[in-house]
Amino acid sequence: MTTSIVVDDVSKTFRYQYHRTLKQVLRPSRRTREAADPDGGPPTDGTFKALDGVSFEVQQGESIGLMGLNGSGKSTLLKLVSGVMRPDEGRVLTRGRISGLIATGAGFHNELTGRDNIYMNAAMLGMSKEETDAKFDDIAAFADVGRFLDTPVGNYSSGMFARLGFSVAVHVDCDIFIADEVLAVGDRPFKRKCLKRMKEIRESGITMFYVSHSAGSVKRMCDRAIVLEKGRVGFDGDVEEAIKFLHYDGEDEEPDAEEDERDDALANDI
Ligand SMILES: Nc1ncnc2c1ncn2[C@@H]1O[C@H](COP(=O)(O)OP(=O)(O)OP(=O)(O)O)[C@@H](O)[C@H]1O
Repeated sequence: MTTSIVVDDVSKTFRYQYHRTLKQVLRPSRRTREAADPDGGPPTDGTFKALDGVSFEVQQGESIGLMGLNGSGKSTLLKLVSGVMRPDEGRVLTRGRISGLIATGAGFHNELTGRDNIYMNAAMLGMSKEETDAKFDDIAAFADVGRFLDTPVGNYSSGMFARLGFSVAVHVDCDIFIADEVLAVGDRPFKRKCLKRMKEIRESGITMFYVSHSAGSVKRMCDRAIVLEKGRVGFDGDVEEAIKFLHYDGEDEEPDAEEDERDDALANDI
Protein backbone atom coordinates (compact mmCIF):
# COMPACT_ATOMS: atom_id res chain seq x y z
CA MET A 1 0.00 0.00 0.00
CA THR A 2 1.20 3.51 -0.80
CA THR A 3 0.97 6.21 1.81
CA SER A 4 -0.85 9.24 0.47
CA ILE A 5 -0.90 11.70 3.40
CA VAL A 6 1.18 11.84 6.57
CA VAL A 7 0.21 14.30 9.29
CA ASP A 8 2.80 14.04 12.01
CA ASP A 9 2.28 15.78 15.37
CA VAL A 10 0.95 18.91 13.72
CA SER A 11 -0.01 22.07 15.60
CA LYS A 12 -1.27 25.41 14.34
CA THR A 13 -1.62 28.48 16.50
CA PHE A 14 -3.64 31.56 15.62
CA ARG A 15 -3.76 34.98 17.18
CA TYR A 16 -7.08 36.43 18.26
CA GLN A 17 -7.64 39.55 16.24
CA TYR A 18 -9.27 42.25 18.31
CA HIS A 19 -9.93 45.72 17.19
CA ARG A 20 -9.18 48.07 20.02
CA THR A 21 -9.11 51.81 20.19
CA LEU A 22 -5.80 53.55 20.87
CA LYS A 23 -7.12 54.43 24.35
CA GLN A 24 -7.88 50.75 25.06
CA VAL A 25 -4.39 49.73 23.91
CA LEU A 26 -2.66 52.35 26.04
CA ARG A 27 -4.87 52.05 29.14
CA PRO A 28 -6.68 48.71 29.02
CA SER A 29 -9.61 48.54 31.40
CA ARG A 30 -10.42 45.31 33.24
CA ARG A 31 -13.19 44.63 30.72
CA THR A 32 -10.82 45.00 27.76
CA ARG A 33 -8.25 42.72 29.42
CA GLU A 34 -10.89 40.10 30.09
CA ALA A 35 -12.05 40.32 26.50
CA ALA A 36 -8.66 38.87 25.56
CA ASP A 37 -10.23 35.51 26.40
CA PRO A 38 -13.56 34.97 24.61
CA ASP A 39 -14.43 32.14 27.02
CA GLY A 40 -14.38 34.67 29.81
CA GLY A 41 -11.40 33.00 31.51
CA PRO A 42 -8.29 34.71 32.70
CA PRO A 43 -6.51 36.93 30.18
CA THR A 44 -4.41 34.93 27.72
CA ASP A 45 -1.46 35.85 25.55
CA GLY A 46 -3.94 36.38 22.71
CA THR A 47 -3.18 33.11 20.93
CA PHE A 48 -4.88 29.73 20.76
CA LYS A 49 -4.14 26.39 19.19
CA ALA A 50 -6.55 25.57 16.38
CA LEU A 51 -4.71 22.24 15.93
CA ASP A 52 -2.82 20.53 18.70
CA GLY A 53 -0.59 17.51 18.14
CA VAL A 54 -2.63 15.99 15.29
CA SER A 55 -1.23 12.79 13.79
CA PHE A 56 -2.60 10.27 11.29
CA GLU A 57 -1.72 8.57 8.01
CA VAL A 58 -3.90 8.02 4.96
CA GLN A 59 -3.25 5.32 2.36
CA GLN A 60 -3.73 5.95 -1.37
CA GLY A 61 -7.36 5.36 -2.31
CA GLU A 62 -8.77 5.76 1.19
CA SER A 63 -11.75 8.04 1.57
CA ILE A 64 -11.64 9.94 4.84
CA GLY A 65 -14.52 11.87 6.36
CA LEU A 66 -13.31 14.70 8.55
CA MET A 67 -15.91 15.55 11.17
CA GLY A 68 -16.19 17.66 14.29
CA LEU A 69 -18.12 20.52 15.82
CA ASN A 70 -17.83 24.08 14.53
CA GLY A 71 -14.40 25.50 15.19
CA SER A 72 -12.78 22.12 15.92
CA GLY A 73 -10.10 22.73 13.27
CA LYS A 74 -11.34 20.83 10.19
CA SER A 75 -10.81 23.59 7.63
CA THR A 76 -7.46 24.48 9.15
CA LEU A 77 -6.37 20.86 8.79
CA LEU A 78 -7.50 20.78 5.16
CA LYS A 79 -5.54 23.96 4.47
CA LEU A 80 -2.42 22.32 5.90
CA VAL A 81 -2.94 19.13 3.88
CA SER A 82 -3.53 21.12 0.69
CA GLY A 83 -0.46 23.25 1.34
CA VAL A 84 -2.34 26.56 1.51
CA MET A 85 -1.02 26.95 5.07
CA ARG A 86 2.03 25.62 6.92
CA PRO A 87 1.99 24.02 10.36
CA ASP A 88 3.81 25.78 13.21
CA GLU A 89 4.93 22.43 14.58
CA GLY A 90 5.08 18.95 13.09
CA ARG A 91 4.99 18.06 9.41
CA VAL A 92 2.54 17.30 6.65
CA LEU A 93 3.62 15.10 3.74
CA THR A 94 1.49 14.42 0.68
CA ARG A 95 2.09 12.29 -2.40
CA GLY A 96 1.05 13.47 -5.86
CA ARG A 97 -1.16 16.20 -7.23
CA ILE A 98 -3.85 17.69 -5.01
CA SER A 99 -7.11 19.10 -6.22
CA GLY A 100 -10.33 20.04 -4.54
CA LEU A 101 -12.43 22.77 -3.19
CA ILE A 102 -11.37 24.48 -0.03
CA ALA A 103 -12.65 28.01 -0.20
CA THR A 104 -15.32 28.40 -2.81
CA GLY A 105 -14.09 30.65 -5.56
CA ALA A 106 -10.70 31.17 -3.91
CA GLY A 107 -8.32 32.65 -6.43
CA PHE A 108 -11.09 33.90 -8.72
CA HIS A 109 -10.73 37.34 -10.23
CA ASN A 110 -13.95 39.30 -10.20
CA GLU A 111 -13.19 41.35 -13.27
CA LEU A 112 -12.38 38.30 -15.44
CA THR A 113 -15.05 36.20 -17.14
CA GLY A 114 -16.02 32.69 -16.09
CA ARG A 115 -14.12 31.37 -19.11
CA ASP A 116 -10.88 33.18 -18.18
CA ASN A 117 -11.25 32.17 -14.55
CA ILE A 118 -11.57 28.51 -15.54
CA TYR A 119 -8.20 28.73 -17.32
CA MET A 120 -6.61 30.58 -14.42
CA ASN A 121 -8.02 28.32 -11.73
CA ALA A 122 -7.00 25.23 -13.69
CA ALA A 123 -3.46 26.60 -14.04
CA MET A 124 -3.34 27.21 -10.28
CA LEU A 125 -4.29 23.56 -9.76
CA GLY A 126 -1.43 22.47 -12.02
CA MET A 127 -3.19 22.00 -15.37
CA SER A 128 -1.47 23.03 -18.59
CA LYS A 129 -3.32 25.15 -21.19
CA GLU A 130 -3.59 22.11 -23.50
CA GLU A 131 -5.08 20.00 -20.69
CA THR A 132 -7.62 22.73 -19.92
CA ASP A 133 -8.43 23.16 -23.63
CA ALA A 134 -9.20 19.45 -23.83
CA LYS A 135 -11.43 19.50 -20.76
CA PHE A 136 -12.95 22.95 -21.19
CA ASP A 137 -16.29 21.82 -22.58
CA ASP A 138 -16.77 19.29 -19.78
CA ILE A 139 -15.85 21.88 -17.16
CA ALA A 140 -18.25 24.46 -18.63
CA ALA A 141 -21.04 21.88 -18.96
CA PHE A 142 -20.59 20.77 -15.35
CA ALA A 143 -20.63 24.37 -14.06
CA ASP A 144 -23.70 25.03 -16.20
CA VAL A 145 -23.68 28.80 -15.77
CA GLY A 146 -25.10 29.29 -19.28
CA ARG A 147 -24.51 32.62 -20.96
CA PHE A 148 -22.82 33.93 -17.82
CA LEU A 149 -19.69 31.99 -18.87
CA ASP A 150 -18.54 35.04 -20.80
CA THR A 151 -19.41 37.65 -18.20
CA PRO A 152 -17.24 38.77 -15.26
CA VAL A 153 -17.57 36.46 -12.25
CA GLY A 154 -17.98 39.53 -10.05
CA ASN A 155 -21.61 39.50 -11.20
CA TYR A 156 -22.17 35.83 -10.33
CA SER A 157 -24.38 34.66 -7.50
CA SER A 158 -22.57 32.80 -4.72
CA GLY A 159 -23.99 29.50 -6.03
CA MET A 160 -22.66 30.17 -9.53
CA PHE A 161 -19.27 30.99 -8.06
CA ALA A 162 -19.28 27.66 -6.24
CA ARG A 163 -20.29 25.76 -9.38
CA LEU A 164 -17.42 27.16 -11.38
CA GLY A 165 -14.84 26.44 -8.65
CA PHE A 166 -16.07 22.92 -8.03
CA SER A 167 -16.30 22.20 -11.71
CA VAL A 168 -12.65 23.02 -12.31
CA ALA A 169 -11.56 21.09 -9.22
CA VAL A 170 -13.31 17.85 -10.18
CA HIS A 171 -11.80 17.87 -13.67
CA VAL A 172 -8.17 18.00 -12.53
CA ASP A 173 -6.30 14.69 -12.75
CA CYS A 174 -5.19 14.34 -9.17
CA ASP A 175 -4.02 11.84 -6.56
CA ILE A 176 -5.70 13.52 -3.59
CA PHE A 177 -9.09 15.23 -3.71
CA ILE A 178 -10.06 17.58 -0.91
CA ALA A 179 -13.61 18.78 -0.40
CA ASP A 180 -14.81 21.09 2.32
CA GLU A 181 -18.56 21.22 2.92
CA VAL A 182 -19.56 20.45 -0.66
CA LEU A 183 -23.15 20.00 0.40
CA ALA A 184 -23.24 23.50 1.83
CA VAL A 185 -23.03 25.10 -1.62
CA GLY A 186 -25.14 24.97 -4.72
CA ASP A 187 -28.75 24.02 -5.24
CA ARG A 188 -30.14 20.49 -5.01
CA PRO A 189 -29.46 19.38 -8.61
CA PHE A 190 -25.92 20.69 -8.36
CA LYS A 191 -25.34 18.98 -5.01
CA ARG A 192 -26.52 15.73 -6.56
CA LYS A 193 -24.12 16.20 -9.46
CA CYS A 194 -21.25 16.94 -7.04
CA LEU A 195 -21.92 13.85 -4.94
CA LYS A 196 -22.12 11.69 -8.04
CA ARG A 197 -18.81 13.06 -9.32
CA MET A 198 -17.18 12.60 -5.90
CA LYS A 199 -18.34 9.00 -5.88
CA GLU A 200 -16.65 8.49 -9.26
CA ILE A 201 -13.48 10.15 -7.93
CA ARG A 202 -13.53 7.88 -4.92
CA GLU A 203 -14.06 4.76 -7.02
CA SER A 204 -11.16 5.68 -9.29
CA GLY A 205 -8.70 5.14 -6.45
CA ILE A 206 -8.03 8.79 -5.68
CA THR A 207 -7.50 9.57 -2.00
CA MET A 208 -10.42 11.62 -0.75
CA PHE A 209 -10.50 13.94 2.21
CA TYR A 210 -14.04 15.11 2.80
CA VAL A 211 -15.29 17.52 5.45
CA SER A 212 -18.94 17.30 6.31
CA HIS A 213 -21.38 17.71 9.17
CA SER A 214 -23.74 15.35 7.40
CA ALA A 215 -23.50 11.87 8.90
CA GLY A 216 -25.45 10.47 5.95
CA SER A 217 -23.07 11.65 3.26
CA VAL A 218 -19.95 10.66 5.24
CA LYS A 219 -21.45 7.18 5.68
CA ARG A 220 -21.93 6.81 1.94
CA MET A 221 -18.80 8.58 0.82
CA CYS A 222 -16.12 7.44 3.26
CA ASP A 223 -14.56 4.28 4.60
CA ARG A 224 -12.95 5.93 7.60
CA ALA A 225 -13.64 9.03 9.67
CA ILE A 226 -11.51 11.31 11.78
CA VAL A 227 -13.28 13.40 14.41
CA LEU A 228 -11.57 16.55 15.63
CA GLU A 229 -12.31 17.87 19.08
CA LYS A 230 -10.93 21.30 19.92
CA GLY A 231 -8.00 20.79 17.58
CA ARG A 232 -7.16 17.24 18.66
CA VAL A 233 -8.00 13.87 17.13
CA GLY A 234 -10.89 12.64 19.26
CA PHE A 235 -11.62 9.59 17.14
CA ASP A 236 -10.07 7.89 14.10
CA GLY A 237 -11.62 4.78 12.62
CA ASP A 238 -14.91 3.25 11.55
CA VAL A 239 -17.47 5.77 10.19
CA GLU A 240 -20.43 4.41 12.19
CA GLU A 241 -18.37 4.55 15.37
CA ALA A 242 -17.28 8.09 14.55
CA ILE A 243 -20.90 9.18 14.18
CA LYS A 244 -21.79 7.55 17.50
CA PHE A 245 -18.82 9.28 19.07
CA LEU A 246 -19.97 12.64 17.76
CA HIS A 247 -23.55 12.22 18.90
CA TYR A 248 -22.42 11.14 22.31
CA ASP A 249 -20.07 14.06 22.84
CA GLY A 250 -21.96 16.78 21.07
CA GLU A 251 -25.25 16.66 22.95
CA ASP A 252 -26.10 20.25 22.13
CA GLU A 253 -24.86 20.04 18.56
CA GLU A 254 -26.71 16.99 17.27
CA PRO A 255 -26.68 17.22 13.49
CA ASP A 256 -29.91 18.65 12.17
CA ALA A 257 -31.99 15.51 11.72
CA GLU A 258 -34.05 16.99 8.92
CA GLU A 259 -31.02 18.15 6.99
CA ASP A 260 -29.38 14.79 7.53
CA GLU A 261 -32.43 13.06 6.12
CA ARG A 262 -32.37 15.31 3.06
CA ASP A 263 -28.66 14.60 2.51
CA ASP A 264 -29.30 10.90 3.05
CA ALA A 265 -31.98 11.01 0.38
CA LEU A 266 -29.64 12.84 -1.99
CA ALA A 267 -26.80 10.40 -1.38
CA ASN A 268 -29.20 7.49 -1.88
CA ASP A 269 -30.30 8.95 -5.18
CA ILE A 270 -26.85 8.65 -6.73
N1 LIG B 1 -6.73 32.72 9.88
C1 LIG B 1 -7.22 32.59 11.11
N2 LIG B 1 -6.92 33.49 12.08
C2 LIG B 1 -7.40 33.35 13.32
N3 LIG B 1 -8.20 32.32 13.72
C3 LIG B 1 -8.52 31.41 12.81
C4 LIG B 1 -8.06 31.49 11.46
N4 LIG B 1 -8.55 30.41 10.79
C5 LIG B 1 -9.28 29.71 11.68
N5 LIG B 1 -9.26 30.29 12.88
C6 LIG B 1 -9.89 29.80 14.10
O1 LIG B 1 -9.45 28.46 14.29
C7 LIG B 1 -10.49 27.66 14.84
C8 LIG B 1 -10.72 26.47 13.94
O2 LIG B 1 -11.29 26.96 12.73
P1 LIG B 1 -11.68 26.00 11.52
O3 LIG B 1 -12.23 26.88 10.44
O4 LIG B 1 -10.52 25.14 11.19
O5 LIG B 1 -12.83 25.13 12.19
P2 LIG B 1 -13.87 24.11 11.50
O6 LIG B 1 -13.81 22.86 12.29
O7 LIG B 1 -13.59 24.03 10.04
O8 LIG B 1 -15.22 24.88 11.77
P3 LIG B 1 -16.65 24.85 10.97
O9 LIG B 1 -17.28 23.52 11.21
O10 LIG B 1 -17.39 25.94 11.66
O11 LIG B 1 -16.35 25.16 9.54
C9 LIG B 1 -11.71 28.58 14.98
O12 LIG B 1 -11.78 29.01 16.31
C10 LIG B 1 -11.41 29.74 14.03
O13 LIG B 1 -11.98 30.93 14.52
